[in-house]
Amino acid sequence: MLSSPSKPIMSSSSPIEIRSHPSKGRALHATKPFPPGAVILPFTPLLLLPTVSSLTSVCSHCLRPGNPRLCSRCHAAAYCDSACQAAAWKTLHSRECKALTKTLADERRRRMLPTPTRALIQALLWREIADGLADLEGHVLEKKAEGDEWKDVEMMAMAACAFSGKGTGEQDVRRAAEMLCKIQNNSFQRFDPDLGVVGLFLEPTLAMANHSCIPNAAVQFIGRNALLVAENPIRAGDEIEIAYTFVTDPLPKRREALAHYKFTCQCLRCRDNLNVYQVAAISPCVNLNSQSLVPDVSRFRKHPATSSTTKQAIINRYNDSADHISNAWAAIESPSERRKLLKSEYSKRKALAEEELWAVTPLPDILFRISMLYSEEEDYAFALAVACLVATACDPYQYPSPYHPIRLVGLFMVANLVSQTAAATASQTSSAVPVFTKGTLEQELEEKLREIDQVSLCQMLLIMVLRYSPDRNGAEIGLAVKARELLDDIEKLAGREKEMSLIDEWRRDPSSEKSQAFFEFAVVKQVDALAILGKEVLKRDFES
Ligand SMILES: C[S@@+](CC[C@H](N)C(=O)[O-])C[C@H]1O[C@@H](n2cnc3c(N)ncnc32)[C@H](O)[C@@H]1O
Repeated sequence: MLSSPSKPIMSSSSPIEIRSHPSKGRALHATKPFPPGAVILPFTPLLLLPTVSSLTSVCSHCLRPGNPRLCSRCHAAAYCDSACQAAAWKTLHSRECKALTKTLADERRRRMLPTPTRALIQALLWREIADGLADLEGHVLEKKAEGDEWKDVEMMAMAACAFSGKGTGEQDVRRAAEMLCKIQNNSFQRFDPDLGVVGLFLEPTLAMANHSCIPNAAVQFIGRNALLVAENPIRAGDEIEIAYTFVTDPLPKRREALAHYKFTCQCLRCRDNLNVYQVAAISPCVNLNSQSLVPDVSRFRKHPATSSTTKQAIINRYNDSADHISNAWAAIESPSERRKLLKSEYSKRKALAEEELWAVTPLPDILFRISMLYSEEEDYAFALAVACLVATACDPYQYPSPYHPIRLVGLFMVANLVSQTAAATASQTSSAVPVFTKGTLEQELEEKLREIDQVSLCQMLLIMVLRYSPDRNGAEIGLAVKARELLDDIEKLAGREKEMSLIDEWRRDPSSEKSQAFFEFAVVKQVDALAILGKEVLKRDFES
């Protein structure tokens, strides 16, 4: 394990500093306190590129999704507009374009270069990138000792040396292989909420953040930049830790994922093999939920799975990574095949559902996809009921901080679906004919939705998304931009003076007694009622 001295690379006014750590090499520390949701620091990338599978769906410079146009020379980079193309040309693409057209005649092969090889080509062509990588940990010796892993590294290094037009001598390849190890050990997957992983991001100071399965910070992306955002309260001097892998995966899966980084995590979740409810119960963020969809914070502290050995045994038996589900989902497109997959996966975890252990991975992933499937089928009421279950019974326990980006995605998903069901309810109200057969789940949901002031519910959920989104002096994460647009549309609706006045009062002072009672009635009670119907939907359509 690495043990280099701390390095004073930042000014005394920096909110973070790098210190040496007895067992983790170097570590990132806060020099002042940060409340949850606060942006600790934004970071501009040293290295940023799309993954090979996203090359034609995101801009190679800003990584914005769309229909970017391929570079007319190499056809191996694509840009959303001439400004991005010009910026990329100046900073990097001029050399890359020239090298790729010279060394690889087939433009399709240029576009198929694996992401790490492509990243390495950029590092070989630009001194600034190579210099930025110089001090990073790559665990080169450990990787060399593992024959197969090292062979892959060497092959990619050899390809990058050849395609960059640089030397392919033994020393060149060795240097490139070491750089590749550093890239692999220190880069982030650049995530897009709609498309998933779209790129690779590396910044040397941000790369100093170590891992914990109970992290106090998370990385979010805005365009080319990354934001380090506090998730739990951070005190001056605290180490800032992020998660390198899915923290709700079972311990063996987390160990397997972290093995690539050559360390064994010693956090409390790993040491005592705590389940998701036990971690939530001790989270310093629990009290922040008093104005969330789960305001009764005793539900976190006293969840039965924190003490019941029967429930713990069921969790141990059924907790599994969701990887195989996302891979299978990505490989099929037909809704009927997807439904079949989800039905089979849900049925396998029936024991978790029966014990109300909704937050145990992979159940939340299955429910999220079931809601998406209903949404694709334009069955917005069913999609909403299941999304409410995710937002109240899965997300809060998996991510006890209401500022967590996945909590925000869940809230926005509910708000978005309510905007759809509100429109449907309005059109049904104007027609005298009942839409669904009496006594069916469809009718029960329709009646519930008629009882709810869906416009106010949607508006309040969107206000919550914005309240919990990181504040970036105007630059907002994509989700916040979408939430604001939808909110603006709602606030233009006429004839809602009484509702607007109550909502404004709640927005100004959410903790007053009157506001809390209003929030409880207009939001919490309604979302809970829909979540109960969500369980019925699952029982009827997905239990076999
Ligand atoms: C992205 S770097 C983080 C910065 C690193 N500590 C350094 O000094 O360069 C990842 C490496 O940090 C170390 N590391 C990260 N989290 C750790 C943890 N929880 N325990 C031990 N080592 C850790 C491992 O060596 C890992 O490969």
